[in-house]
Amino acid sequence: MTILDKIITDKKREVALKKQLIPITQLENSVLFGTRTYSLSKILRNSISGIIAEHKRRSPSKSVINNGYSVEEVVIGYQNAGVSGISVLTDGKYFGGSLDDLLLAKASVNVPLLRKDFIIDEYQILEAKAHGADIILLIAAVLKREEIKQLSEFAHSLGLEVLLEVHNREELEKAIMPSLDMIGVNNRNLKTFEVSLDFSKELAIHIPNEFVKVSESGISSVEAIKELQPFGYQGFLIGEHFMKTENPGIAAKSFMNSLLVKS
Ligand SMILES: O=P(O)(O)OC[C@@H](O)[C@@H](O)c1c[nH]c2ccccc12
Repeated sequence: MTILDKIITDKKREVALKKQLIPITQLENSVLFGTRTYSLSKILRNSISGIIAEHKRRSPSKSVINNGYSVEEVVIGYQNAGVSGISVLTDGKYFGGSLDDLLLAKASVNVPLLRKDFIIDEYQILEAKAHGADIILLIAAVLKREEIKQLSEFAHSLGLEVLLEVHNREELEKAIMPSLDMIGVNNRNLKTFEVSLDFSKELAIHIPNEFVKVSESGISSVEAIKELQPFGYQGFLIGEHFMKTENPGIAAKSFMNSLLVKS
């Protein structure tokens, strides 16, 4: 059993339990349900940097990354750095995140927010909306084509955008459909944790132009972004490189400054 299989088994149990305690009507009654969302895909299309900075306390591959900062401090720092969007990990067991982190981020900044979790059920998309998300992540490795279609159409019906994550050509071909907004190539294999930017470079040509291309994980230098841009990437999801520093917001700011100097 891979770590990804374990995460999904736990997630199914977690969602089933939460459904018993928090009815959908309660999520739909959230004040945030009525608010409009930001379009990350539009911002990325018009941005010259395209950084999506992630709030990530720990991960199965690296254990603790940063426990010292509150989510508000981190996301305000990211916003001040001028990032295009912010990803908030909401998985508790493996990443130390929560839906409260998303809610606090929503209350603190006004940039597009991605709910980063393992979404397998419409219920989690309602949760995402009720806690201030603008975008959801769907991971092709753990979903069937019909599920991707159902979940992405449901997200759109709530005004949320969809970032579809793939890691290889089979996943991409299985998942491609009009109800997606952005395609993210994960440079980290979630089953083996191997990381290489070559995954983004090799898949780029197979991603149709109507989707904004995002490169995810293992990005730790401005040079990496300069290498990926010629392949058509307009979004760059960065977690650890910022979160492992003393002050993630300051780290993002100096990264953005050197990126803009070199643009
Ligand atoms: O910390 P990194 O290597 O910069 O990676 C960020 C992000 O891409 C990574 O956290 C991620 C990509 N896809 C995921 C799916 C679930 C959880 C986490 C992820």
